[in-house]
Amino acid sequence: MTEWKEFSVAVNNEAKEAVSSILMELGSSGVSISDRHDFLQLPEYCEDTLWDLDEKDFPEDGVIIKGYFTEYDELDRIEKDLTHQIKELNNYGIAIDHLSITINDVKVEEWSSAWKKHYHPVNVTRFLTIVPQWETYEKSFSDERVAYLDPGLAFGTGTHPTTQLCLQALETCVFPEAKLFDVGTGSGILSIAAHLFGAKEVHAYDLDEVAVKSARDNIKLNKLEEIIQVRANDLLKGINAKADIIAANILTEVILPFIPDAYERLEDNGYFIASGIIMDKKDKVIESLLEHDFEILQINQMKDWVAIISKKIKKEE
Ligand SMILES: C[S@@+](CC[C@H](N)C(=O)[O-])C[C@H]1O[C@@H](n2cnc3c(N)ncnc32)[C@H](O)[C@@H]1O
Repeated sequence: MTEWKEFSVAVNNEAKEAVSSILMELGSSGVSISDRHDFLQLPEYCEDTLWDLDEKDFPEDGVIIKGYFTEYDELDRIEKDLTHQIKELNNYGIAIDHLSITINDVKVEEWSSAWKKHYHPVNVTRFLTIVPQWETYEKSFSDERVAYLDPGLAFGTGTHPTTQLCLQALETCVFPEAKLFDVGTGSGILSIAAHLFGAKEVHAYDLDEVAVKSARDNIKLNKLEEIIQVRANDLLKGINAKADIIAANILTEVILPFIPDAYERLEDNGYFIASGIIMDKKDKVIESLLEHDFEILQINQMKDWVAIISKKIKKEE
């Protein structure tokens, strides 16, 4: 199950917007601001709402800004960059005083509702918009594809750079009638998007039972149970069928040993989309893909993350 880390930054009021932007730029999946002024202005009906607000969470001086990251993010680097960039604000005319940063594990049951406050429709690629289950949304252009999502406890709100890179790659590679394997499906977002881009048959796998349930729920939400099959599985172990496209947004340590299997499970000229690769490990993955008869088609980067689109070249008989 994906673990979440909450970075809490206590800082003076003047820095509130700038610190929120820094957290988002570092890849936070959402930002919340605890400002006593806002708390005191809350209308009475808020007492009955889902949000259990506690006055002690709203400091007398300054604000607390919270950002959310996952175990897939480089937490040490984020903490270092966050501290450095906040201190740098002094040079831009935003005086920083009483800065403190704390990092806490977020209990998964808290996370499943906490992030909902910060999650709204996002247009993640040229054609794809992800809409939270609880929002109503009108298409803003005729060929827009809309995926409804309630990621709950699984990874994949669609906004993490590794997911966005995969979604962009799918928009490029999926052709009508394609068959796709989504390895490490999380919330099921890549499978749903693949179908919206034209795939006719999709198989989604995840090692984590929570992800399998979340993907099933989301697939049902999008009424795609006939098209997308989900099951618990370790990578593609024990799967004998072949696909036109394999997408895997998993860490490099898992991608590397998976490359020979991905080759075997692809049709000739099939595409392998590998994401979740941190910049420093890009060359290792490229080297291994080339060694295993893949042709590199695209290397795409977002923040410190890389996704590689490669194509299976048929081995000489
Ligand atoms: C970074 S998340 C990606 C989720 C989603 N596909 C996305 O792009 O947002 C990686 C997922 O891979 C799953 N995973 C990790 N190792 C796996 C393995 N050996 N076999 C199948 N799934 C695995 C995790 O449980 C997690 O749900």
